[in-house]
Amino acid sequence: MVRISMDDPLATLAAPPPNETPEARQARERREAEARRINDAIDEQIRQERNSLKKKKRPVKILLIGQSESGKSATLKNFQLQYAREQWKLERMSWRAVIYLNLIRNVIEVLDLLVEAMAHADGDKQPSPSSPTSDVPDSDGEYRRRYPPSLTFTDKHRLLKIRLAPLRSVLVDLERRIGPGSQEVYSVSAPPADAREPQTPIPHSRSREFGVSSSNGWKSVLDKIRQATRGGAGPPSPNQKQRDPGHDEVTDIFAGCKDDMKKLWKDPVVKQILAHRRSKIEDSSGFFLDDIDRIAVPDYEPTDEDIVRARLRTVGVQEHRFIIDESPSFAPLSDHGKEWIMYDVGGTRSSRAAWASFFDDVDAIIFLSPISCFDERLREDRNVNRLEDSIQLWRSICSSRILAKTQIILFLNKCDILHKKMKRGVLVKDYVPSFADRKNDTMTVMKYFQEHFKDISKKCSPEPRTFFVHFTSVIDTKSTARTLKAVQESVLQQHLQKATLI
Ligand SMILES: Nc1nc2c(ncn2[C@@H]2O[C@H](COP(=O)(O)OP(=O)(O)OP(=O)(O)O)[C@@H](O)[C@H]2O)c(=O)[nH]1
Ligand SMILES: [Mg+2]
Repeated sequence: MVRISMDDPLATLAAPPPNETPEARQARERREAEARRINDAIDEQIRQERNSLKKKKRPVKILLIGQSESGKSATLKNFQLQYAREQWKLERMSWRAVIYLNLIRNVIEVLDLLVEAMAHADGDKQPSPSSPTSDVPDSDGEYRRRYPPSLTFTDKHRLLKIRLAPLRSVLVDLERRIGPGSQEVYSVSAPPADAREPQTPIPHSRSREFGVSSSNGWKSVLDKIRQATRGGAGPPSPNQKQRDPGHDEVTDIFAGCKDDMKKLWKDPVVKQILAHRRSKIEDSSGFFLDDIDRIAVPDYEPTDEDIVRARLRTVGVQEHRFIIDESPSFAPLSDHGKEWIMYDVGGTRSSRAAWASFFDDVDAIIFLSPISCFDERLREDRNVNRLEDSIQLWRSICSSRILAKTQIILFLNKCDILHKKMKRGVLVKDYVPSFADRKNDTMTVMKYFQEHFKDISKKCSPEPRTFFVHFTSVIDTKSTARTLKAVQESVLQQHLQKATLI
């Protein structure tokens, strides 16, 4: 007999009716079991929907990888330009110091060549102030190989050497302010005996690799610049109030050197020296010599393109977050306001070990390979061809088991520089013998490299994977915006598919 507590009204309601017949009891129990089954099914459905929502809300994570100077940070800046306009505007003036640094580097690189040639003409074999001992032509034969014959120097050149000297201390000051990212990593080993002229001169021996540290990212560099130009984190002094933010002594010296910088860059003897070199300074990272008029003025404000072209080496790993919600074309795919996290990493050889810790948690990898670099050597190891290094890297990424299911998107980058090299008549087969007698034009070269990368992806991937490739020149913000849209679409699709499957 069922005992009912008179204190519990629910128990009273749930209790079977008194005098229930066995048939009625069976029917009631069947009804109750069915109700429980429906209840459980609803609970399960709610649990699944909640889980799926949670996974869909998970940010999309993208890792940018590739060798140093392949264009990872420039790609990230394009994302920021599209999807983090406010932050972009806030950071704009802080990029000015980096652009000054880039331009001063360009000027000093050219000045060093001039000074060295003048010293040789004067019979002086001393290295110029920022030339490393190893890069000084130590024989007449070496000098003749590197400089054109019969250069004529005048007082104008000697004056330029003196008048542009203050830029050397400005450079040191900027490097100190900006930190390790302001300097490139250079090889400590000598190039092979048969090496052609190096792509870039090797400056001070102090430029060695720095450790991986997340606190040295570009955001913290820009903050540092902002604070330094404001004279610290405290309130501005009355003096500072009258100046535009970021205006300082560097700006004044820089504006004061404007005419001499232009004279140096336009000088016919300097042009002769530069024309004799195989590598073109115009193709180097952070080249701004054509923009002196615009940049060396007190009220210079960097344009979007200047910022994308500015070179600041990535030290450590930098995390950037974007809310991508402006594109109506994604409305059916995503809930608006989806968070994307992008990781930008340093690409020098000694930085690459840090990449692996991100492999198991990212939705996609954007791999940048600068295909214009088929005739260049790695700065950090001058025995290694840059394209060869990039291909090795691609092979190891494609072969990785941890990345077997990760979407990898290849950017064959710096197509603009490749095109310039083709127009100058640089022969690919001189550096890539397998290219053989194919037509030495941009399209043929692009297609040839694309096939090579595709082949590796097919042969080395542990599981079949789709080959996503884009030909890019990421300093071109308009065309890159279109590429990034396509990238988003495919990454998001895969991300949502994964969320549904898990
Ligand atoms: N002309 C041209 N320059 C490019 C292109 N992509 C990048 N650059 C420039 O090349 C330089 C190096 O690019 P970064 O984005 O700093 O290279 P990175 O891969 O981040 O290099 P690390 O931080 O050292 O690993 C910068 O000055 C860029 O503006 C391109 O497609 N064409
Ligand atoms: Mg970088």
